[in-house]
Amino acid sequence: MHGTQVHDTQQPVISVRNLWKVFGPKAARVPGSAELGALSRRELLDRTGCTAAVRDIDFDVAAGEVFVVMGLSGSGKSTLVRCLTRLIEPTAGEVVFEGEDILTAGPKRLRDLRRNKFSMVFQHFGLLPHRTVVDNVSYGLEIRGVSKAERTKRAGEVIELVGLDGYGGSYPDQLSGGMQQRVGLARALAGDPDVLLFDEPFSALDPLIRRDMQSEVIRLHHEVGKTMVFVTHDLSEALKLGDRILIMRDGALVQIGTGDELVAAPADDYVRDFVRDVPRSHVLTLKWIMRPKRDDDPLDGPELGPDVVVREATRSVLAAEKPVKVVKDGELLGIVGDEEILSVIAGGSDS
Ligand SMILES: Nc1ncnc2c1ncn2[C@@H]1O[C@H](COP(=O)(O)OP(=O)(O)OP(=O)(O)O)[C@@H](O)[C@H]1O
Repeated sequence: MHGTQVHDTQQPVISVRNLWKVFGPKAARVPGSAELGALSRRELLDRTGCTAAVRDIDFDVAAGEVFVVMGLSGSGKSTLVRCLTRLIEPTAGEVVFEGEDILTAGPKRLRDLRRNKFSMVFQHFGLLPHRTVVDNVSYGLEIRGVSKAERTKRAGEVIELVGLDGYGGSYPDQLSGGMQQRVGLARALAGDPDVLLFDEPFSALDPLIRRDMQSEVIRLHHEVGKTMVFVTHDLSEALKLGDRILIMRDGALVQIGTGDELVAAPADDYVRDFVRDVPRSHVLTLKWIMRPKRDDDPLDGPELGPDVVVREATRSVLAAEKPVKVVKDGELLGIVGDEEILSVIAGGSDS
């Protein structure tokens, strides 16, 4: 596992420990049993009639982080994010949100948390067809008892934020799919939640619109800085959006890491398969390709940081007459010359 905390001095916003969700008869016996817990998905189903959709998962999400959950269809991604707010009731484990154990929250507290702290954006936008954009966006505020004047003002702000200025009076069926999902985003932002949860929000959109919406999420993240948990089965989406990516297979966690960690050091063949077609020079950073300094290296070449992406360093490394020094806080970490760069670009550096 290659976890990196983004803001490791702060308490995580969400902390998940030993989380299980088992569907089926007498599900609760599975997490406690070393024997049942060790069975494959198929064996467990045959023996007990149960499916372990989430198996003993641990992770932390840091404040302001975009945390992506990725895996093939059926790997347990949706179940995992739904367990975070108990839209699906976990079978065992711990979910701590801002220091509070969610699994012991009573119904009223849970309702408060869902209304005020979390917002979810789904693949199917779930807009109310007979309500205008403004009324869809402000619906959650209405339920909270916010006055009409105040919620209309807030709706106007978030509608502008997602780029739908001028469409407040439209009805959902007058908007394209991409615009409807913008309404979904605005609705999620309206209540100013601490965490936005996205479950494959753009899967139903065509590729160009999808790309726009990904950029939109990145822009919104810069503007509002919210913590985000984002489910996708699409690696390029995961790499584009995620500060860190959790990869699931058959309910279990396979690897957590930054995009460059997954590409440079996949934990197993499942992850290796996922990242196989990623252009390595777009994702790897110099720290993954540098070599140790040799005695005959001239040390008066240019300097670059270890986190510079190879693609961005290529031109300066190839143009320099001396090898490039990879330096952080004044310390020489390694050397990158033409050879190291070219082996990545040629796709040969499968280290
Ligand atoms: N209510 C349920 N009852 C029984 N099994 C379920 C239930 N919900 C999900 N599962 C099973 O749990 C496993 C994980 O499902 P989940 O929907 O979380 O996966 P996913 O990775 O989100 O897949 P997809 O990308 O297709 O939505 C699957 O095997 C699924 O069949």
